[in-house]
Amino acid sequence: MVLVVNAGSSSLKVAVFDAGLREVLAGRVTEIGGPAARVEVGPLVGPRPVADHATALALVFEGMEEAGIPVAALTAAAHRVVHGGAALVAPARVTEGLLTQVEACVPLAPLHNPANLTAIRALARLAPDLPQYASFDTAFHAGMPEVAARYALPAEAEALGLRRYGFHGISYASLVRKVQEMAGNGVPKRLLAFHLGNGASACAILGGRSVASTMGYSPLDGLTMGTRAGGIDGNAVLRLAEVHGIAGAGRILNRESGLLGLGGASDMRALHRAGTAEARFALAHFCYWAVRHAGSLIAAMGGLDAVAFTGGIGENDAEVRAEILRGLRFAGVEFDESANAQGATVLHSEGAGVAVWIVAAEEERQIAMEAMQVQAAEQTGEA
Ligand SMILES: Nc1ncnc2c1ncn2[C@@H]1O[C@H](COP(=O)(O)OP(=O)(O)O)[C@@H](O)[C@H]1O
Ligand SMILES: CC(=O)OP(=O)(O)O
Ligand SMILES: [Mg+2]
Repeated sequence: MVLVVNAGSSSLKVAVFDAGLREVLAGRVTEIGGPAARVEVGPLVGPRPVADHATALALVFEGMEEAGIPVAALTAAAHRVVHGGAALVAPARVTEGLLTQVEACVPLAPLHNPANLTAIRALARLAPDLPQYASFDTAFHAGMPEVAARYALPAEAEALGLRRYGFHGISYASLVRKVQEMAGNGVPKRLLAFHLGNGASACAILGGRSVASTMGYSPLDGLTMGTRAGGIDGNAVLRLAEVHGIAGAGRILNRESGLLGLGGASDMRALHRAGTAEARFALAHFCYWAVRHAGSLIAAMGGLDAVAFTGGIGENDAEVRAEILRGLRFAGVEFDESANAQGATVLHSEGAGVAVWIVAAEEERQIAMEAMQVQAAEQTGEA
């Protein structure tokens, strides 16, 4: 059995898959480090003091044990690592060398990579003999054309690793696999995918491969997000740094902006509930920029054959989907309002030229699959 760990800055999502890739347990620890910390792992459910990710993992193990899945039953642990930089472009076994490379990418993904590293190290302490694997959110985009990946910066800047990497790649890889099943006749040639969660991005997927992402050097660029600003002029960033210092500017851009900065809440459901003018503006901003960026991605693919939505907002928020789909009519999108309101899988109108789907995000399953593939290759290599 494989334990999958998806560590966010303040949450830990886990899942256990058996050898046949059946999910035998799913759980989460939320609001780590906060007063409302909460555990939901097997029968272990309720508020708990959870100071850090190591404590969260210990609770995960406790919940697994109570659910009849002792650590001894695990054959591997597999992690989502958000930033793999230029070097880590395929799932791999966790080694000290790999951890050093992930560490080097911390400045590129300040909200994510530290949490990923903490989880890997804490697990190594709790279960030292368990082989660990990592899947990278950047990997799916590693084949983007150079013209899409490069910033128009001089060579010294490029040498610092300042280029567009793209993120949410584990989710997009899983989405491509599921769309292939849904479409019946292979992946649509020009697929526009939206991963709309706390972090939000869109990706141009041409012939099953990423050719452009709205996210860049870090998961800050592109769409308006829960707490991240999305696209912003570099000179505006410099001005923020001048006034607030570099750390202050980083905090504002990554943690205090986006829906939270505009509308007073980072959570989409909370914005709908609030219904204030600010909240409505934040929602409108989110949808407007999703459409603006989509236009650029459609251009990068030379047109549009299909659209897919995934992530907490993409899968559940009919109002946001409708607003974005209305904005994509110029590209041939025609959708069924009632199918959308019901959250059906197929949203396009009958006879429409562009397919529209909702696809459940299955990052954990994708990570488990990738780890099993690496492990199988290791075993064949050893044989
Ligand atoms: N039923 C729903 N309607 C609208 N938004 C939702 C719904 N369920 C979840 N969301 C939103 O999804 C976002 C979280 O997405 P998720 O993919 O779970 O995030 P994460 O990036 O943390 O994995 C939040 O903004 C949340 O409000
Ligand atoms: C890469 C990224 O933005 O991840 P998340 O959506 O989990 O914050
Ligand atoms: Mg997510």
